[in-house]
Amino acid sequence: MLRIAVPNKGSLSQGATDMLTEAGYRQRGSSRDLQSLDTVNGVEFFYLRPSDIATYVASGDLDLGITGQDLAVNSGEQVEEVLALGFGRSTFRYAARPGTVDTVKGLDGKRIATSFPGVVKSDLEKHGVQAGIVKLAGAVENAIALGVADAIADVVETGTTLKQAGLAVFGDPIMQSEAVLVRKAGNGQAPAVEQLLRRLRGVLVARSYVMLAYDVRAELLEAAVELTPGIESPTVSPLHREGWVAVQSMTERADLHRVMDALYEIGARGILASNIDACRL
Ligand SMILES: Nc1ncnc2c1ncn2[C@@H]1O[C@H](COP(=O)(O)OP(=O)(O)OP(=O)(O)O)[C@@H](O)[C@H]1O
Ligand SMILES: O=P(O)(O)OC[C@H]1O[C@H](OP(=O)(O)OP(=O)(O)O)[C@H](O)[C@@H]1O
Ligand SMILES: [Mg+2]
Repeated sequence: MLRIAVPNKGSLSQGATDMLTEAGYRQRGSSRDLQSLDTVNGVEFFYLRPSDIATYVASGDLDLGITGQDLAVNSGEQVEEVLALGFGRSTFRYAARPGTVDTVKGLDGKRIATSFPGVVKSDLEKHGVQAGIVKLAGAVENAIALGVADAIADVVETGTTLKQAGLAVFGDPIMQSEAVLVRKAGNGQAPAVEQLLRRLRGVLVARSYVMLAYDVRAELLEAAVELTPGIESPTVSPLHREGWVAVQSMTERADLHRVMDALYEIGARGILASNIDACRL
């Protein structure tokens, strides 16, 4: 039985549950359930605080976990990334009141409030800066107004929270993060993990690609295929109408409308895009 840690609440929780559900795994029925069993797939899910997940995985008590790259780094635990999951993206940055601290060097001798002391400590060491770290559980943007700190280091997604607190970012982003699947460092890939990975990769592909189908005159096929090379190679079938072929090809969603316009311009017709519900490549 594979044992997997899933964030029980917070920014990564819904994204993790959605992804596992799309991959065909049965998830918990209520947000109060802290464990659930998927007997069909032989997987047991444990719903844990995302900041604790690396600890359970590094100890070997759980086989895999979904957490944030920033949380994994912050934990200092010996886990390694198996797959980036494409959700829960954020940037981790320094911020302060404009006109106070505005460079990383300027943090020397100052107090920095953060929920990610591990990440901040190693970044300060990298810059050769000595500063005090004030560890807070959340709402760190308040720390400056309340006099507990001179600067903060926190997750920035849209920047709304910083703006409302009258703070401005400075320095380069400390790190970028997204949700990742992690395992204990040095652990090989168990066969049961291979199936999970195939399924999760299938979800990533199904989310980022569409199936594009169109008809085109046979002599224009090469030009059309250049626009829609697909992942391996497009499927080309003859049409009843002489001199025409039908093409099917997986196309990146982000590029879809540009490709559809270009296909139309070279003479393709009946251009249809459809979602992919699931796939194994
Ligand atoms: N807007 C966001 N705020 C906080 N974390 C975010 C955001 N967007 C993505 N994340 C990522 O989510 C993870 C933090 O999740 P976590 O559940 O610990 O905090 P949270 O979403 O702030 O929840 P809580 O309310 O319990 O503090 C990190 O990996 C972080 O990079
Ligand atoms: O850039 P934004 O889109 O505003 O998002 C970033 C904010 O969201 C998170 O806080 P959260 O709401 O999780 O509260 P917390 O500080 O108590 O964790 C994070 O800690 C920032 O404060
Ligand atoms: Mg938070």
